[in-house]
Amino acid sequence: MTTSNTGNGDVDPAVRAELDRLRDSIDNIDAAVVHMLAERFKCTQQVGRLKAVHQLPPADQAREARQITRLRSLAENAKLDPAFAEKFLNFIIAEVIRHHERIAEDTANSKAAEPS
Ligand SMILES: O=C(O)C(=O)C[C@]1(C(=O)O)C=C[C@@H](O)C=C1
Repeated sequence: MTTSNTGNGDVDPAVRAELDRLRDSIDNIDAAVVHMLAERFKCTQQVGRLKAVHQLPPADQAREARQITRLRSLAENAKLDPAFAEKFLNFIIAEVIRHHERIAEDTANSKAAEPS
């Protein structure tokens, strides 16, 4: 079996260069994901406040079903596992719903504390 590992802890310089190049791209992609998620959460915080003020429920399952259908299809076209895409969206939405619930609670508490 051929190996690029010299056995003394050194890695073939060509392999090291390729690994570093790929890791640079991974770091850029991870940074983009973080920035995109931050923007998404800025939007959902506004949705949370709008829902709280107008007493709308934190979760909207019909909307979620549409998002999942759309994301699964985008994932398939992009050759990404659609089950993973669905799990990832559900993970994010669960966090958003927790934020919405907190905003609704805070809004209700500050209304209750208003002088009549
Ligand atoms: O669109 C909404 O109503 C939202 O509150 C946003 C969002 C989302 O994160 O995409 C979160 C919760 C809802 O169940 C559906 C979607």
